[in-house]
Amino acid sequence: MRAIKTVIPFKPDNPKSRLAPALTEEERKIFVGLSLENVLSVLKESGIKQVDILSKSALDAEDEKRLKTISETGFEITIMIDESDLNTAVNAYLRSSENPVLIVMADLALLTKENIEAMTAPARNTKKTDYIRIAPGKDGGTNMMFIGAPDVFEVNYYGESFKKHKEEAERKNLICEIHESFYAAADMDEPEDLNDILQHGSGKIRDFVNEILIDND
Ligand SMILES: Nc1nc2c(ncn2[C@@H]2O[C@H](COP(=O)(O)OP(=O)(O)OP(=O)(O)O)[C@@H](O)[C@H]2O)c(=O)[nH]1
Ligand SMILES: C[C@H](OP(=O)(O)O)C(=O)O
Repeated sequence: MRAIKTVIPFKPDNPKSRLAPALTEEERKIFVGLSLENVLSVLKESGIKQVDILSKSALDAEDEKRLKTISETGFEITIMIDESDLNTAVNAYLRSSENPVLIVMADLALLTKENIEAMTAPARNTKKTDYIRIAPGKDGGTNMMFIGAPDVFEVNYYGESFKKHKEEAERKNLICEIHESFYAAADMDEPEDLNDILQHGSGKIRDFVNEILIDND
């Protein structure tokens, strides 16, 4: 059950440009590295054994070090580089997958083990492949998808991607379930989103945001 093919799209270079009013480029780089580490820890805690990081470019030494600390304890992380845009890279990944795929964005700083368990629970319908489960982002995007039929489903991120993904499910005759959760919906796009980390987050990423926001006061 836990041998679920899981992928995290990741863009390490000049990440999170919409956070530029609050964080310098260097701070944004650390922020996404900590956020990725947090997402990986949650996946590990929920029993997922192997994760592919689908990265737009090579990871730097600091990010590599963070991943090494997590993967050393029997949790396998594979880094795959694809320089194309997000949609092209994820669709190519899906085309090469035979089994259901869980896609988790790297900026889910409040993600919980319960979110992953709910996303990957067995489909309620009889067939294993004709379904998709979506966790929407708070602003109309898509934060996670569990795709039973990766060979037929095409992702189309950006803009109102949650709506587009529901329409794609309908076009492909897939049963679409929605995972509604404050924690899964909380992607970190705009400076005000960082307050959610202070209120609801924990660990290294909370300490980091706390330090930055206090320094900037
Ligand atoms: N592989 C890959 N991942 C991407 C790409 N663009 C974004 N991502 C990842 O997809 C997820 C959601 O992306 P966004 O929230 O738009 O992140 P971003 O592009 O760093 O942020 P903005 O510059 O503010 O749009 C995050 O996990 C990113 O790291 C890309 O071109 N290729
Ligand atoms: C990738 C994109 O992310 P957002 O811009 O909504 O954070 C989306 O969810 O479609």
